[in-house]
Amino acid sequence: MAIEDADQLLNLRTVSSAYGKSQVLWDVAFDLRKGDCATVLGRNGVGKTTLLKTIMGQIPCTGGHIYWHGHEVTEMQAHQRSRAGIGFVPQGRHVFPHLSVRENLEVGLSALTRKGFSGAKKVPEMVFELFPKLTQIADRKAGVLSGGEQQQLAIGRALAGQPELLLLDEPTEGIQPNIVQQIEDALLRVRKELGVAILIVEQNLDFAWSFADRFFVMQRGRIVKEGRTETAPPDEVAALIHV
Ligand SMILES: Nc1ncnc2c1ncn2[C@@H]1O[C@H](COP(=O)(O)OP(=O)(O)OP(=O)(O)O)[C@@H](O)[C@H]1O
Repeated sequence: MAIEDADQLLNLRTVSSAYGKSQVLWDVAFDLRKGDCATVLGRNGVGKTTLLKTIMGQIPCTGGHIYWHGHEVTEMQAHQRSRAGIGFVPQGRHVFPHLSVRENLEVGLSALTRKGFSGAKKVPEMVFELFPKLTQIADRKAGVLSGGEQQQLAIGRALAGQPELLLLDEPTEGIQPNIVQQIEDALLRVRKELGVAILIVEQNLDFAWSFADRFFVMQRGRIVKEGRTETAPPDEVAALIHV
């Protein structure tokens, strides 16, 4: 079955996933339309990272269905989802320490083999415009960069693949405030100027509220509450997370 609505981007229908016999996600369902921006909230261990990895195809679904542009991708492998236009910035960044900044960004180009993009060999200039620091440190090895620089690199690498949806797992974790502000500014531009949809796991609610329209609160592998950020102040939602 396909979903016939040209504005739909990602749809989860009663999605479950597990590590071996240990089920972590239970019946997760939501829709993201093109250009939507939502944040996933919840205490440590409720399954936020597992949700992103399941969407990315790094962990298989044990139940339910995932649709991308209306077509079922539940069985599709991670590299195919990346090529289909889903970019992932994992928790802890996972840059390649022995490669230079430029080489790390070029790794992101491997997602660009989808229709209309084949043959792109150059990191889009937009990545350097969003994160000017990356130009200055382009020849430096990623392993010697600060946490904030690595985070900008990890986001830049995902954007080099020109995704339609960017999944971000706690991008402000352990990052100093001035870099958090730069990342916030960059993500706002990614949304507004590039029209990229964003699904972000974030503990810093003020940061998430600055660009997300919707929120999902998870408890024990389920979405227990969702709403619009404009009508729910972050401190009220924080109380839901810590029950
Ligand atoms: N590789 C794994 N193998 C087995 N269990 C795992 C694995 N990764 C995570 N888990 C378990 O799955 C559950 C959900 O973990 P997950 O990392 O998705 O939570 P989270 O909400 O992202 O937490 P955090 O905020 O700490 O990153 C936890 O109970 C965790 O111990």
